[in-house]
Amino acid sequence: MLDPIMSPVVVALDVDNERDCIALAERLSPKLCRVKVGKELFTSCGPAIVEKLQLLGFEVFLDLKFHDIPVTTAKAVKAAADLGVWMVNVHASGGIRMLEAAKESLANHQKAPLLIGVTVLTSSTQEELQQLGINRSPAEQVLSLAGMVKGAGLDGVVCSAQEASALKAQNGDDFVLVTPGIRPAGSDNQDQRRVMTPSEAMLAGSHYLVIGRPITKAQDPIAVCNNIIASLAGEAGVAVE
Ligand SMILES: O=c1ccn([C@@H]2O[C@H](COP(=O)(O)O)[C@@H](O)[C@H]2O)c(=O)[nH]1
Repeated sequence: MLDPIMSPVVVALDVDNERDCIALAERLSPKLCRVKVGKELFTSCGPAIVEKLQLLGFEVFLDLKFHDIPVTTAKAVKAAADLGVWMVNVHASGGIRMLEAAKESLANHQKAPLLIGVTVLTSSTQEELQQLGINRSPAEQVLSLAGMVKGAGLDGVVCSAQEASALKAQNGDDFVLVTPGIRPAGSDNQDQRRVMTPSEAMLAGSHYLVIGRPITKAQDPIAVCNNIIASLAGEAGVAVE
């Protein structure tokens, strides 16, 4: 119901130049995954990279995590929508007025992207939240921010898959859960802290799995991507295509 293509995989194209980005994208298939353009790629290549990926047939998640005063955030979200992206996000901690302004900016858009609120970064730990003056567990903070995101009318949240089942219980099946911090069994967590395997994440209720380095830094990125998708069919009952 959420998906014109069945695959939940969104590959994070975290590279710093068009050549590497397109070389990677040309080896992936828009039938098997979507792609994510984040701060590194967008800052290096600009909005043109979004169009180039769309011309290859990919739906694009523009992961710029807007966080600013309401009017600036709203205008940035509208500019992202005008690029024709499939999904765009803002930081939930920008507050309710910022979230409502972002939502309102898409009100008259013909084909509005999914608008998603970033809760607590998947690299963050309880200790780091405490250092920011937040005396809650990551899960408690995620649930609290998600309630605000839903109240402002956004489509869902970025969270860790570790919070997915609680979020699903809190917000229902249609509230979109986008989960980075995905690590196939045995792979390095790198700077991620709240992680799950692809199958665990799907079983916990994730809708979309954002996966970067385990695919993009692999010797054979396409084989890893295909193996992840095959593992979802085998272990989590998610059939792609
Ligand atoms: O909480 C968040 C929000 C966004 N990200 C982004 O997802 C990818 C993850 O890449 P990996 O290489 O698989 O770690 C990356 O682009 C982040 O900017 C996130 O990780 N956590």
